[in-house]
Amino acid sequence: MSLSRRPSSDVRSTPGRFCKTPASAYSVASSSVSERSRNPVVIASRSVIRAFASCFTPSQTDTSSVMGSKISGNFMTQHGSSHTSGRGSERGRSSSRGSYVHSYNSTQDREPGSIKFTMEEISAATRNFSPSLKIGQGGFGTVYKGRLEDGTPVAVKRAKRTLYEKHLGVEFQSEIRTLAQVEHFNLVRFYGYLEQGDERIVVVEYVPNGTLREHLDCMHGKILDMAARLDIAIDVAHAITYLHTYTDHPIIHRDIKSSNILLTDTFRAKVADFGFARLAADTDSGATHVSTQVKGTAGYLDPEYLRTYQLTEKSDVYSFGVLLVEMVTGRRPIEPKRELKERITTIWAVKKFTKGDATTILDPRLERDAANNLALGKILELALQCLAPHRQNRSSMRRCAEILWGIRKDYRELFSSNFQSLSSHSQRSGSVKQEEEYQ
Ligand SMILES: Nc1ncnc2c1ncn2[C@@H]1O[C@H](COP(=O)(O)OP(=O)(O)OP(=O)(O)O)[C@@H](O)[C@H]1O
Repeated sequence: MSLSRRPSSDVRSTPGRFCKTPASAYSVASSSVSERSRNPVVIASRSVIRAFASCFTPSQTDTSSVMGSKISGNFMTQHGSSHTSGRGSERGRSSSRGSYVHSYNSTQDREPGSIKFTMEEISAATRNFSPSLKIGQGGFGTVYKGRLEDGTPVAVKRAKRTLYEKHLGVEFQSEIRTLAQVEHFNLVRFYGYLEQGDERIVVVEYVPNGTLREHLDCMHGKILDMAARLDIAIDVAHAITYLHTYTDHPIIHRDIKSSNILLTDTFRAKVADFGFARLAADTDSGATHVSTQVKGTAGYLDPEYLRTYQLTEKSDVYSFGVLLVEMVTGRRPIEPKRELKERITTIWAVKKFTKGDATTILDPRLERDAANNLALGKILELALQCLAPHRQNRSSMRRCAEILWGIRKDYRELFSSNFQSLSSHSQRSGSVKQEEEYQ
């Protein structure tokens, strides 16, 4: 599916309009208290804060125990059955690695393009799971960098055995089913898997430039500027839009977070980790997916899903809202070492935004210039919509992408006009200097 359409006409973009007043957010600051209390942004942000706080009360006092932790609790199904079925992965389909239908038991039998790998192939690719090739460790297990026989670099994800014994079986099948269906530039590509005895291994595209979280932490040396952050946010929005509008049946990712966004050498984003993904319920027929297990990562979880166990695409939209706040502030969704009122980043950011104090929450690594302030205000405004307590008030993922296109356009125009005036100013002062030197 291509998402190369132009932004829709209702995307607000008036280049330079926010030059003096960086974003509509700031109009909140200048208004009176009574005006403020009627302001839709203020009303929306108050309900965001209330909803988040009420669904997250334990973390206010003991956030350290949940920071970044995966949530995967068992809950009773309230009504209806879970929709876990979908198009099976056994179905033949073609990919750039070829067509695959059958499973093969040995390297010799395996046709190029089969999604089933043998242990011989995986051992060869990872030099027998050499510790020197280990690149990560996650909830699922250990991740190795490998190379297939044809030279393709791959990431090999080997499940923890203990996990598999307990409940990984379903999750593994879920990841395979989902991965085998999707193909989009902004999603980590699935090459194949192995399921043999108590081994569960997934082979996916290797994405070489670390995670978004690592880059926000400056672990790779270079600060991600606002332009790069906007491009990444748009890539992620495209990936999730693709999943949500997937032919036949929408797919809900369920674990959108900065450590699941991998970056290429050119800073294009690829969304990874489909371990929790679910096929969404058939919304046309009015059915909703009722989850038997609430899954996701603390800090990113939709409070309405936590309360009702009803899973829809809008839970991903909520997590995307948290991600947007993370991208402009540089802070993790939960910061246990900070003073209480700053521990939950979205609550802190939304409060500041509502008070017209948004510029103070900009990632201190970014310059406080007009273009960054403009993007900050508009991104926070979008984040606020994504974080709406009730899913019907959240934008669709497609709409988020469209709004981000508009923000990027405005940002670029303001950035280049500032750049031009700066360079003409330095040219002018350069020629004055030259004239002075000639005199
Ligand atoms: N496709 C990939 N290409 C390159 N590196 C990867 C890839 N997949 C994972 N990694 C690396 O391995 C690490 C662990 O990934 P994994 O998806 O198993 O866990 P996680 O998302 O960090 O944590 P959790 O499973 O708890 O959500 C990542 O942080 C990343 O550094």
